[in-house]
Amino acid sequence: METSSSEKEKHLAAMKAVTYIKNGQVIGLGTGSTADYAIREIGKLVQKGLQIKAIPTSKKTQELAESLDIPIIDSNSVDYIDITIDGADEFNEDMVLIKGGGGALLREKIVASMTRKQIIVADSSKQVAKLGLAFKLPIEVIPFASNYVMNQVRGLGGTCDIRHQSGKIFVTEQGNWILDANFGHIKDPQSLSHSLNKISGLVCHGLFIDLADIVIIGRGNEEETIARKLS
Ligand SMILES: O=C(CO)[C@H](O)[C@H](O)COP(=O)(O)O
Repeated sequence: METSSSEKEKHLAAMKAVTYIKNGQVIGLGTGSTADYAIREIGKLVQKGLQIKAIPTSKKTQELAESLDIPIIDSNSVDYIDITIDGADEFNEDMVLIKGGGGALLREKIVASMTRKQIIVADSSKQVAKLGLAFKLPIEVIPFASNYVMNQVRGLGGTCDIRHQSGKIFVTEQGNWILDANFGHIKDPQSLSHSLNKISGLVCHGLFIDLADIVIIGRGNEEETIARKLS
């Protein structure tokens, strides 16, 4: 499975994140290759008797969890989630994230909002001094509104492309489209988030602000933990 140093770092971060899980908890399962390492480890613990219930953030994650016999529950059956383990495409020193590379940002943001302890797992390449330079900001839009939203994004200083996959427009699990927006260096994520949230037809954007409680970074042969608040 591990083919490169970044895979090793993802694995190390995921293994550490899983140690936070306690018996009886409701666990949010993120989407992406780093979250997958954690899900596989949770599967092993479930086999050994750990009792948890899980809420997946995508069909792919749900399929992986089901294949490992991790019990799945409906997001509407609980008022909160104890711990979620998810990846990120970028994060900065303030633990502001860019997510949505895998297109699951809407469910990921809902699950993060419901979560008491959001743990982000990442390889060291995801840590950036300047958000938005290496990775474009994913924006989920209702297809009907895509041109309008693109014009509004231009008004905010960004440019964007409709995400394609295998030559076709990428359609999210909610039936929406993703715009990958380039704002250059996002100096003021709060202000940009606030402006984007006001655009009609924009369902969700990939800036996750004040949602991560812990970031675990794989770095070489070790992992490093950054915590936002005591718990
Ligand atoms: O936001 C995400 C999916 O929408 C992922 O968490 C993000 O893309 C990181 O993925 P990976 O762990 O494969 O690098």
